[in-house]
Amino acid sequence: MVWPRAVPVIGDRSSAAERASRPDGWAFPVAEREALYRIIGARRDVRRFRPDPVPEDVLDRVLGAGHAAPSVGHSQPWRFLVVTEPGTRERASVLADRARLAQAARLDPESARKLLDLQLEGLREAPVGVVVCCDRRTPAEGVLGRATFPDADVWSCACAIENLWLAARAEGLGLGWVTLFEPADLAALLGVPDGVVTLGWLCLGWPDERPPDPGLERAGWSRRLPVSAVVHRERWPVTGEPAAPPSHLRAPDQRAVVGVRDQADRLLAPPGSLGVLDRAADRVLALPAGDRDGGTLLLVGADHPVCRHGVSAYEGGVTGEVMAAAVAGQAQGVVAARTAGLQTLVVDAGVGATPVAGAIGARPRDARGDLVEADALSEADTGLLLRWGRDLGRRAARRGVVALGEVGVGNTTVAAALAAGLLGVGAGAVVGLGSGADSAMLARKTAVVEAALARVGSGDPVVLLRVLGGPEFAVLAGAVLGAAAAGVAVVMDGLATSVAAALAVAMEPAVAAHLVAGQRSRETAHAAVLGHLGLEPLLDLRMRAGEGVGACFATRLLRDTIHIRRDTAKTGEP
Ligand SMILES: O=C(O)c1ccc[n+]([C@@H]2O[C@H](COP(=O)([O-])O)[C@@H](O)[C@H]2O)c1
Ligand SMILES: Cc1cc2nc[nH]c2cc1C
Repeated sequence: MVWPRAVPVIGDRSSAAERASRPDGWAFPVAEREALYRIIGARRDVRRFRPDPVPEDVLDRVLGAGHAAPSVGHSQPWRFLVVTEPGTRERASVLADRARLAQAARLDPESARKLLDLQLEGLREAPVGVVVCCDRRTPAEGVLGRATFPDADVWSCACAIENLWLAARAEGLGLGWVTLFEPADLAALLGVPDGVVTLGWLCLGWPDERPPDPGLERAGWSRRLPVSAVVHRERWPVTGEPAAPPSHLRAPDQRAVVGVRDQADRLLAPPGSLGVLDRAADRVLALPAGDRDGGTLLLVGADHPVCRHGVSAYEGGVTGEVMAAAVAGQAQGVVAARTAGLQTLVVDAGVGATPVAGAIGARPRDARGDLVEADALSEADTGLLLRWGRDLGRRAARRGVVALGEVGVGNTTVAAALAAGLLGVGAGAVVGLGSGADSAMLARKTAVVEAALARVGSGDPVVLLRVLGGPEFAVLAGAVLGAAAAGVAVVMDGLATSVAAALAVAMEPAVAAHLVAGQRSRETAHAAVLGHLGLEPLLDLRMRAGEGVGACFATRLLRDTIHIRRDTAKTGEP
């Protein structure tokens, strides 16, 4: 049965079906589009004005268009100072004359003459001046989008200027933008307070010239470049240096991503009502094999020579005991996997002196280092473990989603060092409690991570793995690559598995589309690593069990979400 679509009474009333059948259905009629392009093409910087007044209603429409501009985080930082008082305009003209002479003095004599010949402003003639100001007194961090681009507020004001300009042109008004001012002088003239900046002076009035082409082009000052000279495709063009090797992995194509969202829009539920779970389901279902019902916990264990520096609350031998319990189906992670309906692959990436009975072997062949004195892995082992990991990832992917787990006493120190190398932060930002460190142990961990980082000369993920990484990190990073290549989702667990996934992303960026952050663990660096990956965790329960326990809980939730999506009533057009 198809249920009638629930149409919102506010906001966007269009349906996914409508948007899919007519992707261009948002366009304006041809004549209106052509008018817009004509106005854009006919906009000119006008320097000569008639003295006739600008009617208030026309001015209001133009200012309204300015105020309709886009602004960062909808902050509307512009303020339009409208100046008609002749005395103020005269004083502004003197300021511009001064700036023009000062600029001419810095040019060679011929260019200076050219500059002085140009009619650069219509400050005295234009009946209206609009000084666009940007109120920058709101801290950038408080405005969505400005923390990362602090000048985006000023760009918003520039967008307002373009709107004013186009509206003025449509009304038949001329507008000239004058920036020949010392900003402080202009601010002082108009009483603009500290924290508010001006973007120059817009001269506005009926034009006493109707230039078909830009004035500076006519004067031979410059020419408009062809569009092809200003558009670069995909990357900034390379000169000399070879381009980065192309990635072999592909994120799901846009059709799949949009198709999943369209299906979700058809549910008899408000779009996105399952929050973080819906977002995770969206990305998983867009994968080529994202809807497989089964799943596998890939549990990888290894020992760490760094333990000799007193960085773990437990003896290294515990790792072997947990691995034996895992093979027997009794380790916490394996029980969690069973409870969640997942099969488990237990992988020995170098635990104890002899192979763990019953586990899949992926043990390094060469001597391993303690990070402080020597590299964690040989170059050959790094490559080998990554390759074995890929094969294991593909194998685990046969049933569906791959949940990651690890066991390795001492590996929160290794994970911290890798996270610091990858994120470019110091040891203090990444060292955490692990399985139960005290403050003296934390100090030793920090010193070890600092010493290890001092030995790294590169941010290359394979180099980081060799110098800092333990074997389980290499196997897990390879497994993420293999599972992603097989088209399934990968659910991360705690810090170590997330660091391995972040290394895989650094090797192949398309891996990112396959990742789901199962949980945020108690370990210090974990939040930063998930932030680096741009992922919100499904769970935040202060877990620090390792072994993939959190990944199993999350995989269960994810699968339940996908089942709910599948069975919830679908709506259609009435
Ligand atoms: O999942 C986590 O983020 C997590 C946080 C702290 C500890 N662990 C587990 O504890 C072990 C590492 O802790 P440590 O103190 O020996 O470095 C390792 O076997 C992990 O599985 C795991
Ligand atoms: C007992 C124990 C179990 C673990 N499982 C994963 N890491 C572990 C660390 C310890 C100490």
